[in-house]
Amino acid sequence: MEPKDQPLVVALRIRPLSDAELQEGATVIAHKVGEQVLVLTDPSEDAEDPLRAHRSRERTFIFDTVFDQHASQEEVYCATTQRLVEGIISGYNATVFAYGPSGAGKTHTMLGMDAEPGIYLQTLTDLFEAIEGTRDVTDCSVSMSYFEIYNEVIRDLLNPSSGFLDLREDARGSIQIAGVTEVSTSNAQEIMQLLTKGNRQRTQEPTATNRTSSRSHAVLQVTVHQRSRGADLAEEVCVGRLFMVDLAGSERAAQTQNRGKRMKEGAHINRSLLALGNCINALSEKGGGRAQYVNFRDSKLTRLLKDALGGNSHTVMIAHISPASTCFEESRTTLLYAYRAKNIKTRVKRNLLNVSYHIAQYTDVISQLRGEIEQLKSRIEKQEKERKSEPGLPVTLSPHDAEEDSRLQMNKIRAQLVGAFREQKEMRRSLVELENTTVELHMDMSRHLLTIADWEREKTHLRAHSGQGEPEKEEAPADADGDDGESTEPHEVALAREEVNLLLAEQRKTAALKAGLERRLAHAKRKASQMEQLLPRHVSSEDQREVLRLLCRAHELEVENTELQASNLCRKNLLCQKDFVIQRYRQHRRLCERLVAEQRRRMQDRGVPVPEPLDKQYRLCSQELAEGALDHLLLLHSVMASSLRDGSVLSLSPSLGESSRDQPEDLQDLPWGTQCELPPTLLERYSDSHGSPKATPSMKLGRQDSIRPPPPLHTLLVPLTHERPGFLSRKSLAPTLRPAASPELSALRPSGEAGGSALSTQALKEMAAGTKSIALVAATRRCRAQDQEGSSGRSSRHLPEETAPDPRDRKPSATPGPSPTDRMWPGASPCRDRSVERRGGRKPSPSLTRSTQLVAEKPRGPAVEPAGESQPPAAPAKPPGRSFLPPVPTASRTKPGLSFHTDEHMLRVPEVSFTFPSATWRSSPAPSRVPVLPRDIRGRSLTPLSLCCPRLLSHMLLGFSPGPCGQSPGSDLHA
Ligand SMILES: Nc1ncnc2c1ncn2[C@@H]1O[C@H](COP(=O)(O)OP(=O)(O)OP(=O)(O)O)[C@@H](O)[C@H]1O
Repeated sequence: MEPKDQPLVVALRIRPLSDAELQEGATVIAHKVGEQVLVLTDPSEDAEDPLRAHRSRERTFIFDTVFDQHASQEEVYCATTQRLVEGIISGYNATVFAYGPSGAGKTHTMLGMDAEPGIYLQTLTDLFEAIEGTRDVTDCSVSMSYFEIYNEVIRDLLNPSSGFLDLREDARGSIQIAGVTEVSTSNAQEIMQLLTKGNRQRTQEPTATNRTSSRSHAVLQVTVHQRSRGADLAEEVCVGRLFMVDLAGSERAAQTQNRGKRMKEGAHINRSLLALGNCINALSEKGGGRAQYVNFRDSKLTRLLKDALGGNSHTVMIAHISPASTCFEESRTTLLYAYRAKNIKTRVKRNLLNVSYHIAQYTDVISQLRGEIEQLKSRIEKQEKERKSEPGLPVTLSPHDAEEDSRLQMNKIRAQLVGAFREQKEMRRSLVELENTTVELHMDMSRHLLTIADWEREKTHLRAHSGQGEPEKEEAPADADGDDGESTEPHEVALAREEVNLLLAEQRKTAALKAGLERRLAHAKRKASQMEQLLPRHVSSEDQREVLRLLCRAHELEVENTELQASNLCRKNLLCQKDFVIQRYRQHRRLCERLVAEQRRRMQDRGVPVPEPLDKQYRLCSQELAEGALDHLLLLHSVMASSLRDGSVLSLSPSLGESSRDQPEDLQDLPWGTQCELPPTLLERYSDSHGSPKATPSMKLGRQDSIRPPPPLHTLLVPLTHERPGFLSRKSLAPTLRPAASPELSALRPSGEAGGSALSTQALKEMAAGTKSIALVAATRRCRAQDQEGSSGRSSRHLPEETAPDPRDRKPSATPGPSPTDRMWPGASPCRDRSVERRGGRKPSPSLTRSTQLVAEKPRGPAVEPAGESQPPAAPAKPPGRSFLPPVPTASRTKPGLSFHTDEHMLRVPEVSFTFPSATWRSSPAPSRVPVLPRDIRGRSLTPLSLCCPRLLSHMLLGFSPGPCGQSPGSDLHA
């Protein structure tokens, strides 16, 4: 079923003025106008003040519904939550959360009072009624749990003695509270009794603003499992989850006059609410079309509400405010957040278990095998009985006793074997969950390390400038007072360092858990195999042997099933990482566009004549922007990514094994290996410089049973031409991971290649149109590299990045030579070709081989003959098909073997190969290689050429300093 975009429903409730507020002489400043509008008046603004005379004191906010002090509990419920009930019993997730400052009425709305029950009871009553209506066609079970998040720890309110609980993400990506009490219930009253019991355990304390202030976020989770009662063998189970959250109130420390424990609670509450606010901000920007990374990991609350805010859930937010003039600031902040939350969109999808065809098929086979086992068992028993009842047989014979003994013994061992298999299954599941956590931690770690790396680079840049006394010094804030930047480290960097330490600790914890689990699994496997060896001695009949054989087969299938789920998870995680990279790239691209415009403007302002090569680069850049070529690529990625997520393009076919076996050996490999360690990550760089642990266990290779995390972000950019052996069963992962790691490359393969993700000629042409400018830039670069090779004096092993002139200071030169932009970018230099030569002895990359083969098979068509620099630009020969090379003179020097051409049925696009010489760049001292170039705000060097190359940009976004030839991660770029 297609996921649907749903906007968050945001309602606002204004409570009546409290006695305390009346005593303080507070006036009403929040007024409901119509059904959806709220007007808030600023009491502090002085109408007499001439400076403010023309400013409106009134601010208007529009919400889905606004309730004033006269609204009843029922009205609030009907207008906000009632509509969710139907969705929950159809297998959709739903969340209702009450938000607002302390004492604004959240608990009143959610829990209410006996006479006026709140949303909890009303929702549950309707839910049970609806379930009753479906009893004829479905089997339904409802369970609930009730817990609180207090000071960043989770406590079970139904069983407070169980200690602190952990948040986990299960294999399907939904958040679970490990070890929380789940009570099966059959009616709403029962749940209310449990809630009342649980509420007594909830942390409540009197504060200055509320006599019964809830100091924790309370979460009531209700899960509805529905099993269809069809005649079909394949059962359909849908699971709807409802979260009802009563958040703790935000508060201002000064206003609450809290001290000691209360103050610490307040800090935790505010921290988690701040994290929630940040997520709302980021998500609302996303909803408004601006990409933002949303950090749900900042607090337990946001991790828990991840689905509610940005994932699979119908969500209702009920914001609360007091109408009192004394609460203006809190009300204003709450209204702003709630208003922003209106932009958030979630993607709701029905939670159907066993919907995935291949998994359903395995489950079917397992249940069939189980059925056969039962049949065979009953046949054995029947035979035994018949034999006993046969009149001619002696009643008690010692051989029979022995046989009986052996049978009993076998049954015992068989029961043990089944138990051991089940235990293994559980452990494998837990391992998958742990792997998921590891991957999440890994992603967060990468993000924080990027922040730190950015800052380190910026610091180096500032230091370099302060040392040289360049004009930019004035623009660099850290230099203004001669500060080297240490003391002005931004807050987010300090936070990132803190987070890295926390994440390291969590990684160690997860790794320890995983190691323990792996040991237990290995032990369980040894035990099971001993039993398997023992069993044949007790097998006395062919039927028994058959039973055992089927038992083992069922176990094997279960293992494969888990493996499939794990590979699915892995694929999803890879996609998430790619999305992250793309988000960063988009941000950076916008910055680059601004920089290019600014550079041009300055050059024009100062009357600096633009040298021809640079002008050409500018034109290429504008052409690319105008054509939206990069957007095409991004769109292509999104399309591929979403279809991969939905499994519509690359669903794991039942004949997975065969299809992957059919693939060439190199296609079955994964982008990161089994026999060697992962490439060095940012963490290692961080660890090197900070003396922290060298590498986390998650970076090391796991064992066969474990599912490894995806590679660090930068390795995701390595196309699969740089392959190493896989860690999971290649059979199950190869077809899944390859396209996820490089969807655009996979998509660009001619139809029929690489495992059947065939695309129409039209689609391929459209994609090619999207890439043509990039191809052109690549071709131009290649020509320059050739030129540089040709001119002996200019061939450079070490590019003089440090001495590269600032473009603003550059004088136009009469002598044609390599453009400064070429020198700035190692990938565009002749060194690149040398690096290719160096690798000449190795096996050529499959993509390159494939491209070359394709070119060899067909006439070269539009490929243009090489021409010397001194020759006038030759007009490109008219190709038989449509040429993707526009008639730009530089393109005339494109290497013939890597041209772009197409015919009626086939598009050939050379693949871009991008490898990281990991061993070399790890040890290079980054600061010494910071070139003096135009920079972005973070101090990264930018060139107009680099602006045109998305791969290079992504590369830069990931924080690697371009280094000398052969050492930079990007130096092997060849297109
Ligand atoms: N709509 C309402 N009608 C009548 N009384 C209300 C209403 N909303 C809140 N109140 C009263 O206001 C007081 C504070 O409300 P409540 O405890 O629900 O606030 P809260 O937002 O949950 O605060 P905290 O975050 O500190 O727990 C309570 O005495 C409650 O009965």
